Amino acid sequence: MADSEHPRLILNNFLSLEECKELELIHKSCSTVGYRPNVFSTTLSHLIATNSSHFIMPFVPIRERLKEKLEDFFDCHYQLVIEFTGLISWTSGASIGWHSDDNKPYLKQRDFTAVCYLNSYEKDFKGGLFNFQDGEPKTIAPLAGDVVMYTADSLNIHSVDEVTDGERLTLTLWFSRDSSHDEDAKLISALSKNLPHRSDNFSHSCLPLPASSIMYWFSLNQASLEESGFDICWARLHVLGYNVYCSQEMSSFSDFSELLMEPLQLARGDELFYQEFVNILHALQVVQFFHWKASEYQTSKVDIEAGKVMSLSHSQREKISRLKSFFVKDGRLAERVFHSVTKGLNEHHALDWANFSAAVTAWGDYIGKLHKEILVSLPYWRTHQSIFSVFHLAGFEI
Ligand SMILES: O=C(O)CCC(=O)C(=O)O
Ligand SMILES: [Fe+2]
Repeated sequence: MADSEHPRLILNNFLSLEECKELELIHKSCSTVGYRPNVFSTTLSHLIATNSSHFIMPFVPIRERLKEKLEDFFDCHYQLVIEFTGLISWTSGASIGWHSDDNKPYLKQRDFTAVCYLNSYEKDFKGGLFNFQDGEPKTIAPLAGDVVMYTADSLNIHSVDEVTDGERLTLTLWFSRDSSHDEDAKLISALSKNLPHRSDNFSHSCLPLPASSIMYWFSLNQASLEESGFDICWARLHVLGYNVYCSQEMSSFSDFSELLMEPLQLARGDELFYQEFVNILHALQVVQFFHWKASEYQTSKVDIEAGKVMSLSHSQREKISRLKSFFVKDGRLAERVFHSVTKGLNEHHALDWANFSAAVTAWGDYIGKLHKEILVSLPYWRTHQSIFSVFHLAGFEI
């Protein structure tokens, strides 16, 4: 592996499965359509822009560990900055041919790449093998927790086979020797402008704020909102068996796409859950959290309190299907893009709303903890102009 003609390092189980799952939660609740067809991405600056800065916290120790490992292996201590950190998922049809990662004039600052696989070949997706053009290893089958590190230049020309099923998810970082491309400085500046104060109430400080609806619109040929395709947030709820109900009058919206930025409720089958979410991203986040932690919420034998789950009326059902036909114009396409390879499509377990309700509370605690952590960290980050984990410093308790 320490081949000087092809400087690269492959590490198994560098991330724990728990870390992989947490980053998957973030991606599946925050991503937008990506830079190329069938690709979705979540950048750290996007998290800040959508009032979800607290989700930067799980990245912090991972970025640190990756940088340390990379500097060790390539013998360049104190020489590198992180240029970019992002979650990137590829769905059916996505691929990339032979290239090096610095192969455009505006990418010349990239010196090293680290790709962390957050889910697994054959289990979560099909296709999507990684190949190096020369040297060993030749082909890498992504497995959750594994990392590939390599120089971003022409010594490591690589490609990724087309993904043919499922969603292939990675955490990808680029590193640069040029400190003017330090991602931390940009993030700290954005955080300083956007981070609310401790005194703000929870809903203002921690609830997500969607970006422009066009950033969540998927279509096969980058068609506009009017044409076939789907809203990726609704589609992710759809593949997990949920629907969205909005009590507002549809006629009062000249632009329908704004509806998902308004308070709404979740439905499943012919049941409507009482809780109102501030917008679709909020609902999606809670659902993804529930599914991430599902095994911890399987034990409740408590019945949901009376009145918290209602039967949908005929008119409510009609409204849901009208909304759905607008936001998920092509349901089959949504299922093809987002379904999980091993779980299959129709395996929606009957939902225990009491468990779901417990997960809503646990989600609030989880988000509240991340929020506190970033509030404590930011002054240190500003002082040092660097994003690092302050919690292993002596005397820290959150
Ligand atoms: O996801 C991978 O395995 C590599 C992706 C890649 O080559 C790139 O984004 O430049
Ligand atoms: Fe690449």
